[in-house]
Amino acid sequence: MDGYSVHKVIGEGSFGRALLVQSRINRENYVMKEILLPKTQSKMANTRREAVLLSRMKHPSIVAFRDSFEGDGHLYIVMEFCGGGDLLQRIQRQRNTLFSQETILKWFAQMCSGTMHIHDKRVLHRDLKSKNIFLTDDGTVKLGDFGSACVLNSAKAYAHTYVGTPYYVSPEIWDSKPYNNKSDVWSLGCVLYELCTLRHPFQAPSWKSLIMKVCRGSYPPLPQHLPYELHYLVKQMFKTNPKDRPSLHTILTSHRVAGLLHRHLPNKESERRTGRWRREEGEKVASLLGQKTLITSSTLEGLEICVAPTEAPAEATAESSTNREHRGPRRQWAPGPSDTALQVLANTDLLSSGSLATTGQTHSENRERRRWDRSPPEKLLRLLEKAQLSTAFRTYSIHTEGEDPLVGPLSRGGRDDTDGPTAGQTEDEERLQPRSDDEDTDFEEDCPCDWMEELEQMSMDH
Ligand SMILES: Nc1ncnc2c1ncn2[C@@H]1O[C@H](COP(=O)(O)OP(=O)(O)OP(=O)(O)O)[C@@H](O)[C@H]1O
Repeated sequence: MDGYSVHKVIGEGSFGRALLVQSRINRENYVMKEILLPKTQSKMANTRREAVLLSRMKHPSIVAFRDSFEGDGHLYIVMEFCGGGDLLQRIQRQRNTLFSQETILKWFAQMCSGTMHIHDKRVLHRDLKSKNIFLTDDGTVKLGDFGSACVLNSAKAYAHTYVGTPYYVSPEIWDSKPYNNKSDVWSLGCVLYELCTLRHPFQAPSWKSLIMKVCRGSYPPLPQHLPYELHYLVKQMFKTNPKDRPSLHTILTSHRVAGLLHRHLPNKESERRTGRWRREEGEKVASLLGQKTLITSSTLEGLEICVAPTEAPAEATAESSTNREHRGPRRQWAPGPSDTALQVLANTDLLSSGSLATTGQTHSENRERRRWDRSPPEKLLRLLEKAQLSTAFRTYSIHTEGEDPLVGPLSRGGRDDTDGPTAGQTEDEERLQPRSDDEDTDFEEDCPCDWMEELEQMSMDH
């Protein structure tokens, strides 16, 4: 604390205060989060997690970590100050003037690149929203607030408690399904929609209507003047089945919108993301190709075409299939509705009008899609009614099991407990079906990150 002088309090969050401070060493301004440390060891480890995770995220589109320390029962996290404030404030300042297409694409490309960096490190942000995305003085966006983030590994990837902001959480959360990378994609879709329209995609007069709209993925269309690629992307990001949503990797490489986004990415990254070969790689491959005969074979699924040299291909093809085997069975979304609170459902007026029939939610072959033709259970709605809908923009722990589904910032013991029981693992027969981004859904445990162990060790040390 000695190294900083406090200018002012810039805000109060659920965790404590955010202060604008100046370093006594370099005279730069920073934000210092002051977080009250909980008494129990496990909760303390959770609180420290934000500092550890942020310190690991070094990326131009993520708020930079500078320092962290503890004193007087508080944890202090010092990070880059973003002078442009948060994106929510920026959107509100627009009033009715829409952002230009270039601005939308630039900011969205930066968000995607930051989120992909997080996902590459097998971390989920879990509270992506315009309020947690910041603008620098030069108009660059940066993801911040890792207070809800979690690290995925096999034991911890699936939890029965989630954190999130009701207006931004994906159908699977209300549906009591595991949270994964595609749930962050949904939230990012909400932010993209806000950038395009200055409105939230799922505005609703009641909790019931909010949950129904989210779970059916029904939102007013984007303005006509926006390019087809953005319309298409939003539609994809709001697919109710997470497997059908594109991953960040897909959005930045092979999605139709990738071409519009990539010119807004830093050069190096853009090259990598669009899969363009670098010269040296090209030369290596070209010389290999020059020496070998090409064979072309299509895989059984008809999804991949392997073009490979005669010697290398056998290895390459064998490797890719054994890799899959080594990865073991994929976790599966239980077919059909779960027996959780949200699915103790009864037909309601909302849908008796038959509107579902026009929502285009059809069963594809061999594939049971969840249908939101029912309403949330009375119990959940009763509990939610106690909370004002206006609070749905705040970060909550969402318990999809138990008595109290929304544990808000002021609730007792409200901090997230990420590490729920591990979901059972079963073979997923759908994984090779075309049209879904299944391959990019979930994180699997075939390449454990060394720093996760370090993180766990740090938690135990404290
Ligand atoms: N790096 C930053 N640069 C500039 N302003 C920031 C930064 N981090 C946070 N703020 C601002 O500080 C205030 C407090 O933010 P913080 O994220 O700590 O809590 P919150 O988002 O308001 O609440 P909660 O964490 O409960 O959702 C907000 O107004 C936010 O815009």
